[in-house]
Amino acid sequence: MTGFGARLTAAVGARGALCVGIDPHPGLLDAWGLPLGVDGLERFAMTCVEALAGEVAVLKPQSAFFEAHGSRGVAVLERVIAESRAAGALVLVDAKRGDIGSTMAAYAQAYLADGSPLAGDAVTLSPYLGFGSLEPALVTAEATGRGVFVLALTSNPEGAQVQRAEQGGRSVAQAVVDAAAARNAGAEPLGPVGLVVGATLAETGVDLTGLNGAILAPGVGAQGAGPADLSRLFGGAGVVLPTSSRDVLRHGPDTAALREAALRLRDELVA
Ligand SMILES: O=C(O)c1cc(=O)[nH]c(=O)n1[C@@H]1O[C@H](COP(=O)(O)O)[C@@H](O)[C@H]1O
Repeated sequence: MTGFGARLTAAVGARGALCVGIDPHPGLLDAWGLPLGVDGLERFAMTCVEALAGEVAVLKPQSAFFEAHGSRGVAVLERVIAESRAAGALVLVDAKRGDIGSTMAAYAQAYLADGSPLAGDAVTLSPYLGFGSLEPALVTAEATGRGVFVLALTSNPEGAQVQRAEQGGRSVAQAVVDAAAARNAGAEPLGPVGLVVGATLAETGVDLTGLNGAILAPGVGAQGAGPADLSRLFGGAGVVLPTSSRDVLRHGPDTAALREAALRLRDELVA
């Protein structure tokens, strides 16, 4: 079985370092001329899959926008996961789960176990019930060749209140980085535990050099971050995966325009 670190490295090598978020905001459905119900959601999401899944390394459906439509919305998310993977993209399900260990085992089953319809290639996790509470997800990811992206420093300004707090001279974010690094130690070419570090930050204030895992960098485009921020924050760091949602999605519903917007962004970021 090929681990997530190797699969992500291969995907980025073949398709370039870009993740596009599938965030079906009601405002975007409206701008695309779609009805605001589950039919509009499905047409929006499947247009994204058709335009992007054959081209970009990683697609990141934002679970909240699917859950907002109840079980029929979740069924659309399942279809997005299956069809994106079939077209060759890795799927990072953005669900930001985190709970006590015994409940975390059920989330691990949902998002990381073979055969689950909600399992893509990776899932976003919140470590704020303690990094150790994520253990069932880490074990399942390792066993199934999947990955996790753990929130370290989020792109929103409110995150600093918790993430920059210090404990024994070390920030909470640095403790998350260190726990992820310990988990990834020795893995080749990269371990399965990635981190989320916002591209919008003035500075990271953490040492990422020993991570040996991927960094997902949200905030590109709609939240104001651009290529210069990525090199400023992460220059020299290993595999950095910038992610953008609204700034790409606003180019739909035309599939060619949507695809071109994603590829243009990818090329700008590489340059
Ligand atoms: O985990 C994430 O993807 C994430 C972490 C973070 O710190 N900030 C952040 O914006 N995100 C997600 O990334 C997407 C950003 O969307 P845009 O601002 O439209 O590019 C949303 O789905 C957010 O939930």
